[in-house]
Amino acid sequence: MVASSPQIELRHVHRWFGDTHAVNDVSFSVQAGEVFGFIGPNGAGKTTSMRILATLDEPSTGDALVDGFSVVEDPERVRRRLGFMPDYFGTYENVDVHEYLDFFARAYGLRGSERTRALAFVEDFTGLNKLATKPINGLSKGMKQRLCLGRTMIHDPSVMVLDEPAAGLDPRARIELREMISRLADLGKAVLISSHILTELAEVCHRVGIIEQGQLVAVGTVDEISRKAQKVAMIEVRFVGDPEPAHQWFAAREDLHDVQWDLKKATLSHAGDEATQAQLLREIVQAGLNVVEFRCRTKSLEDVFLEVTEGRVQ
Ligand SMILES: Nc1ncnc2c1ncn2[C@@H]1O[C@H](COP(=O)(O)OP(=O)(O)OP(=O)(O)O)[C@@H](O)[C@H]1O
Repeated sequence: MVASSPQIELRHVHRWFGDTHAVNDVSFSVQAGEVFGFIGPNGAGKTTSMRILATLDEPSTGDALVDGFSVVEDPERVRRRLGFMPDYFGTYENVDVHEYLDFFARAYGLRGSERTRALAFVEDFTGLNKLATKPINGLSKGMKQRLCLGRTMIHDPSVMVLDEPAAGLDPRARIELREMISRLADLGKAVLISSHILTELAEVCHRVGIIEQGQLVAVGTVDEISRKAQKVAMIEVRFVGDPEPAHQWFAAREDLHDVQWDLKKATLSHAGDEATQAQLLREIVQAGLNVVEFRCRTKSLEDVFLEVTEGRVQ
């Protein structure tokens, strides 16, 4: 990841729609070369925040900056530096892939060899070069998403904002999309990507922000958020040989709760940090029990999300 000043910065953004506080004091920043995942359930305020960044809406109060330019004071400069991919794709009759991208390249004012280069780069990046003359209404959902991404990056923006890009894609197309998003970050772009399919973001995002009822309730790496949310770890311990001594040892330990046995494997919940988990393993070994596996189950992003937003769900 390329370290530099933030390319996206939201500063205390609020957006009211009548009585609905759709975005409530949201602040975060995204650096060049960073992929930031915006996670939240339906109606949490993701699209509204992204539309404000893309200058399609204005904050009620607060500001958002793209490459240091304010969406309120300098929307024209913001538009030149930002590509926004909405969560819908319109229908287009009698237009092929190349014509579609060419239309957007012209709309962004690209001319002559500059436009030719931009089209060649984007068609190559998205793998659409082999489909250049294919009518877009005949494309698969995955190919339409590639085209939409191509359109979003045709003017070489430094910031890309992608609203639910993985929605409706099959597993293979999702993997390909993740791969393209990583390559966008490698090009030095700051990428903001939203989703409510949480697990699909874990691999591709450097950091995530969890938004709930308009408020950002947690920001950090998936691991950081997971650690904060983790009050009780699930530990699995597997033994070889006669499991009876292990059964007795665990039964005598009053501090270990909810021990479940499945033949030679014990599963238990354990309140504590990594140091106390290491201490438990030492004690098992010192007791002479034949342990062959000791595993602290890390939570899925889905579990973390549910814990972080606990009690706040509408
Ligand atoms: N133009 C509008 N007029 C009135 N209310 C709106 C408008 N746009 C959004 N809202 C409301 O603001 C809140 C946030 O909506 P938003 O679309 O930003 O959420 P979201 O997190 O993107 O959800 P989804 O995943 O369903 O797109 C919701 O309560 C929504 O009904």
